[in-house]
Amino acid sequence: MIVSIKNVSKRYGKQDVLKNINLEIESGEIFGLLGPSGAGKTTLVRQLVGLETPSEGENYLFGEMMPSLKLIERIGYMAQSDALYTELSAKENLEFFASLFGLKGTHRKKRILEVMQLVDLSEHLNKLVTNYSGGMKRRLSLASALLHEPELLILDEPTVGIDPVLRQSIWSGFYDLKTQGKTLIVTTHVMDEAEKCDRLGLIRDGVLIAVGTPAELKEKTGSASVEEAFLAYGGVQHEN
Ligand SMILES: Nc1ncnc2c1ncn2[C@@H]1O[C@H](COP(=O)(O)OP(=O)(O)OP(=O)(O)O)[C@@H](O)[C@H]1O
Repeated sequence: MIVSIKNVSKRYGKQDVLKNINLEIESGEIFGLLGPSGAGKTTLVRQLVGLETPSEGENYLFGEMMPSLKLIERIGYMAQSDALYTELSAKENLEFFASLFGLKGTHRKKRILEVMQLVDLSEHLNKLVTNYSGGMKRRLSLASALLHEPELLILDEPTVGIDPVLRQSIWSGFYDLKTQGKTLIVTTHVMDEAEKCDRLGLIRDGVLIAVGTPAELKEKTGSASVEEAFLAYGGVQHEN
């Protein structure tokens, strides 16, 4: 078990943002957290990477309770808002992140070229990030999360602002990573993206209302789509 979330609740003031979440995620799966805006997805993944702590309960990654600094190198995290230095080029950004993870010399150069190719930005390596479009920044953030070849990737809405064609190619990259034995946790409120996950956790108002493969969730509710299944489980209409 790579991730084990045990009785996790989170309160901000009087608001219960996460309510007694229990979830286990296995090695080598693509796990999707699906839910409308404000459901608590970001709060949960920020806890998994150690940026937040639960009010109650515990999160374990690789058997260690989070937050744990020693796990940093095994985790790749892409936040919802891009953490990039806009006055630097893409290459300089990646060199900086690579250095944080101790990547050096030819290996570092090779990894930078590989991740830029995966996100289809090879031609824009030397461009200043300030001149990147929103979608390009998203892709560069993804590239930086992949640089150090983490075993577990936690991606908060990785394909927002990315067009459907490129979204496909990024997903094929996700499948390649899975084939290499990596585990991916992806938050989304896009239904077609949810269909691509091995398993899904449906979240509404801080409650994990259902967990299963897209096929199981549809079958159990007699639904034709994940969207219908989500509604059948008591989810609210998603935004586009
Ligand atoms: N630091 C904070 N202080 C107070 N409230 C917060 C904080 N962080 C999140 N919240 C609240 O917690 C709730 C869940 O937010 P969260 O960002 O986890 O949702 P989400 O499912 O990721 O939504 P989105 O898809 O829009 O990012 C929201 O009502 C939000 O306002």
